[in-house]
Amino acid sequence: MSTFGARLRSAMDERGPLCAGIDPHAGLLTAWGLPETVEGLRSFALGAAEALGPVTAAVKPQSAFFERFGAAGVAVLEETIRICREAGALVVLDVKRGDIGSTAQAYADAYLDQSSPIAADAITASPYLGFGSLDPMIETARKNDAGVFVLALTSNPEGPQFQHASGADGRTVAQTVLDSLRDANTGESPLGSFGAVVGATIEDPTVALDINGPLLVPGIGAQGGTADDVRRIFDGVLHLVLPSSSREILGAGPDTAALRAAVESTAASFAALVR
Ligand SMILES: O=c1ccn([C@@H]2O[C@H](COP(=O)(O)O)[C@@H](O)[C@H]2O)c(=O)[nH]1
Repeated sequence: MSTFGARLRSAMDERGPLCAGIDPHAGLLTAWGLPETVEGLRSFALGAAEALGPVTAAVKPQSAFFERFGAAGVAVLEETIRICREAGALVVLDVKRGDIGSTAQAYADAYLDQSSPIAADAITASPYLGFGSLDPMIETARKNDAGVFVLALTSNPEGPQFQHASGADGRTVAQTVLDSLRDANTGESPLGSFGAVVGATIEDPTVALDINGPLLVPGIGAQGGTADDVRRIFDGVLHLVLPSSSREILGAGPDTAALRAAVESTAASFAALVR
């Protein structure tokens, strides 16, 4: 198997640069005519996976919306991941894990070791125990041709309080994360496997985003981010950008054709930025 970065590069080039989120919000279950039960969750998530998996470069299930139904919800998450991967989409599992190294290894074993029942192509990780605490995830990802997306400049308004703070060397926390990712991606071609999460809603894009790895960009659509924002914030690194949109695309469902049309038009608007 090729590296996660190489697989993602091919998928973005072939299917268009878009990650479609699967976030089974209570309001979306209702909008799709489904009950707020684990059966409703299963119909929603599997319907979304079958519609989106064959047409999007990447799919990003949000673990929280599955976990809220307990073990039965996690079983639906495993099924969702399997369907998306079998359909050819890369699965970025949004779990935002981070802990001391020994526990980080257990998270890596759960989500990145490809023999695990809940393995994904990549996960999201939180660096707030120090970037080095993520080493077990980075090393397990390397061994398994998987990837890790680390929070750098998140799309929520509270993020700058921590992410813009400066350390002893004068770099912001966000820049330290980005620099560490660039180091992890050294020598990788066509794209490293270690990405950053940078929102389409950030107000101060004065960071070096050239990490030779993917930039997962949430905040599109429901949070107000647009293709114009992406063009402005990511000028010079647009080839690294993997825009991510959940509610706006899912709002087109449950009809499969409508979901795919939403994916196609969103992906086309971002593909136009890199031409
Ligand atoms: O900075 C971040 C990091 C992660 N997210 C997640 O992405 C989706 C966004 O959903 P939308 O419906 O497209 O707003 C959601 O799962 C978040 O947890 C983010 O928004 N910002």
